[in-house]
Amino acid sequence: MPALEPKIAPSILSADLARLGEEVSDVLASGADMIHFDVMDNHYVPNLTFGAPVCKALRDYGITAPIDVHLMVKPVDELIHAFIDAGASDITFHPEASEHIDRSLSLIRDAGLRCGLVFNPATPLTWLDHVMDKVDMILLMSVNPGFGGQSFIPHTMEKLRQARERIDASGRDIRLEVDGGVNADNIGEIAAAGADTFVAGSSLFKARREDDPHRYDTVIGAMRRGLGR
Ligand SMILES: O=C(CO)[C@H](O)[C@H](O)COP(=O)(O)O
Repeated sequence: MPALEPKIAPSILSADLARLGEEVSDVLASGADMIHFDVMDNHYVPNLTFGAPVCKALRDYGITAPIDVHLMVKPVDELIHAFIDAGASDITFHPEASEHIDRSLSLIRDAGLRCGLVFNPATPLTWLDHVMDKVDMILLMSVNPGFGGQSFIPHTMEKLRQARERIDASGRDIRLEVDGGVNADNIGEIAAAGADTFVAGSSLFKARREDDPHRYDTVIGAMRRGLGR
């Protein structure tokens, strides 16, 4: 079972991008722990989002919470440098998109950031075999990457259990993050399978409070109750 405090990480993919700074401030004020920042390049995935200047703009706006950058790009190293300079806190990338996984991880760690690998639903965990001592987090995609609003793929539950076993065997405090189709109804089951960090995009951002459009505390509260908190 996860030993680390659970964290809720809203994916800004589903935020109102015309009011991004405000949206990020609002979810953090409503109880989110960090921000999940989805970078898509229309090459590794068939969609295009935002890059390092937007991350820097959030820092300049005054956001001090961790910004967890998920690179869905190929190649990865140049953008790693850009996001280090832009104020990212964590950077994860897909191992099959990196020419040299060990080097890409080292670029992130040597800059003092947390680093990790991301696994698509059909990407095997064996990519971890020789870098388990170098990752601070493992991100399991529970949808195929590229779009928000998809349904959680059920076989991710078994993969989460396998990833949890690997983490426990390593004896290290590696975070196990899950991304795609997470909501207040399934978060408890996902946590029981071993996850401790929960990315939520559409289920969170669509649940603005009707009486106060700047508050997301109802849905974040429901997620925490789902986690037994
Ligand atoms: O990485 C992603 C897509 O590639 C998104 O972070 C993920 O899908 C979250 O969105 P939702 O909670 O709406 O499923």
